[in-house]
Amino acid sequence: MFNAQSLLVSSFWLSLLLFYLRFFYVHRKTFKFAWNNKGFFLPVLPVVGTTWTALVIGKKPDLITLGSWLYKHVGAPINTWIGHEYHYVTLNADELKIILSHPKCLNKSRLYNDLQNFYGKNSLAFLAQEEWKARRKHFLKGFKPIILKGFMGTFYGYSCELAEELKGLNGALVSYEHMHKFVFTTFCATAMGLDIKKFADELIEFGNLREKIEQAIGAKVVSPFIPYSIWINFFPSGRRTAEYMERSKVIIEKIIRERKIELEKNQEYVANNNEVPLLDLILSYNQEIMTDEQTYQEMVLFASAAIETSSYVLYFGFIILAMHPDIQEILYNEVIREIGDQEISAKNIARLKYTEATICEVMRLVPSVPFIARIIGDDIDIGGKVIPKGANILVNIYLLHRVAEYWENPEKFDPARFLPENLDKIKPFSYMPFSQGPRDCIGKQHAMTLLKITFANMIRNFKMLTKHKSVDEFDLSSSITIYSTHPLDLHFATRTKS
Ligand code: HEM
Repeated sequence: MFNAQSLLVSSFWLSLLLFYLRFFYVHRKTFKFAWNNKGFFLPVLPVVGTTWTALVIGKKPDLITLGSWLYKHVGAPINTWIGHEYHYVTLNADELKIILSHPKCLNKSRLYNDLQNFYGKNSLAFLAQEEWKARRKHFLKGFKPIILKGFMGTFYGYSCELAEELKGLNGALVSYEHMHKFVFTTFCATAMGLDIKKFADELIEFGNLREKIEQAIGAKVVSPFIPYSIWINFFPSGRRTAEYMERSKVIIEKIIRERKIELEKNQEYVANNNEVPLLDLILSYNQEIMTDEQTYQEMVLFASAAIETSSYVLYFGFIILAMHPDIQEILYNEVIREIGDQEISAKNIARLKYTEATICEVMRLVPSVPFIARIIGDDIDIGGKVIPKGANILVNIYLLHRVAEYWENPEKFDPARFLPENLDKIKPFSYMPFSQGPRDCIGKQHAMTLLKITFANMIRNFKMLTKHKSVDEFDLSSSITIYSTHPLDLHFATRTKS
C-alpha cells in the first residue's frame, strides 16, 4: 500500500530520473566530447554541477583555488559543470587559438549571468554578437593612437600627483585604495573626458560606491547558487548593494544630463571630430536605440573594466617589485638612462623596453582578469576533436600563464621573457592578460600606456619595500578581477637623488 509520504518520495526520485534522462539526451554530443577529457567521471549534481568538489576537498569554490587544485591533481583538459552548464577547460594554446579566433565563439558564457546584473546586459562586454559588432566599431574610435597620445600628459600629471601623495606617507603602508583612486581619476579625466574639478564631489562618491559594489560582486559571485533576485531583495549585503547601485545611478545620470545638454548645443561636434572622448561616443551612439539606462550601463561597465584591472596591476606589480630589489635597480637604471628627469611622453615612452617587459611579467603571474568564458555557437573542430555547439569554453588565464610547457620556470618572476629579442619564444595564445581574438580588451593600449608611465615615474621616485617573499604567500581569489583575500604589505621609500 502506498501512503502519501512514499508517493511523494517516489515522485521526487522519478522526477530526478526524468530530469537526468532528458539532461543526458539534450547534452549527448557534449558528453561524447567530454568522454576523452579528464574529470569525466565527476558526477554532475543538480544545481551545483561539479563545483561540489570544492566542499569535498575543503577549498573555496572560486575558480582560481578550485582550478589550481584540479589542475594539480587531475590535469588538463578538464570537464567542469557550473550548474548544468558544461565548460571545457583547456590549457592548450593551439586549441585556444582556434576557439578565440573563431567567428562563432564571440558570445559570453552563462557564467556571466550574475555579472550582467551588475554591469547590464546591454553593455559592450555582454551584448550578443550581432549588436556587439556595430557598437564595438563605434567605440573603437575612442581608442585610436592619436587619442591615446593626447592623454599622455594627463596620465603623467596625475602620476606626479600620486608620487607627491605617496611621499607624504613617509613610508607608511601603501594600500590598494591609493592605486584605485589614482586610476579612477585618470580614467574620468581621459577616456570619459570629464571636468574633474566640476564633478569632484560626485566622482569621489562614485569611486567609493564602485569599490563597495565590486566587493559585493566578489562575495556574490562565489555564492552562485543564491539567485540574484533573492540576494538583492532579501540578503542584507544584497539590499545594501542595491542602495549603492541606485545612488551611483543618480550620480551618473546627473553627469549624463549635463554632458548631453552640451552635446546638443554642438551637434556637428562628434560627426566632424576625430578625437572624441569615449563618453561622447557613448552618448552619440545611435540615440534612437540607446536609452539613458543603456548609456548608464556602458559607463559603469567601462569604469569597472578599466579601473579595477589597472589598479590591481599597479598594486600587485609594486609588491612584486618590492620582493625583487635587483629588478627595481634594472628598471631604475633604464628610466634614468632613457628619460632622466624629463616628462615621460609620447616622444620617449617607446624606449622603456624593460619597463614594458616588467608589466607584462606582472600580468603573467597575477593576471587582473584570471578567467574568461564563451559559449560555442557552432560545432568547432579544434584539431582532431569537435567541440559541440552549446558547450562553453572556460579559459583559466591564471593557470595558462603557469603551464610548464610554455613557460620555463613558471613561478619565477623574470621580466626578460618579454624583452623584444625573446618575444618570438612565447607560444602564441599562451599569454593573454587582455584576452585574444576579435573580442579581446578594447582598452589594452590605454591600460599599457597608463601603466608604463606610472611604473616608470614611481620607480624614478621610490624604492618599494615589503615583508612578502613570494607571490605564493597571497591567498588569491576572484570575482571578475583577481584580489587578495588578506591585506598585503607595501611601503614606498623616497629615493635620494645621487
Ligand atoms: C590592465 C588592465 C586591463 C586588463 C588586464 C583587461 C583585461 C580584459 C579582458 C581579459 C577582457 C575580456 C575579453 C574576453 O572576454 O575575451 C576585457 C574586456 C574589456 N575591457 Fe579590458 N582590461 C584592462 C583595461 C581596460 C581599460 C583601460 C578599458 C577601457 C578604457 C577596458 C575596457 C574593456 C571592455 C569595454 C571590454 C569588453 C570588450 C568587448 O566585449 O568587446 N579594459 N578586458
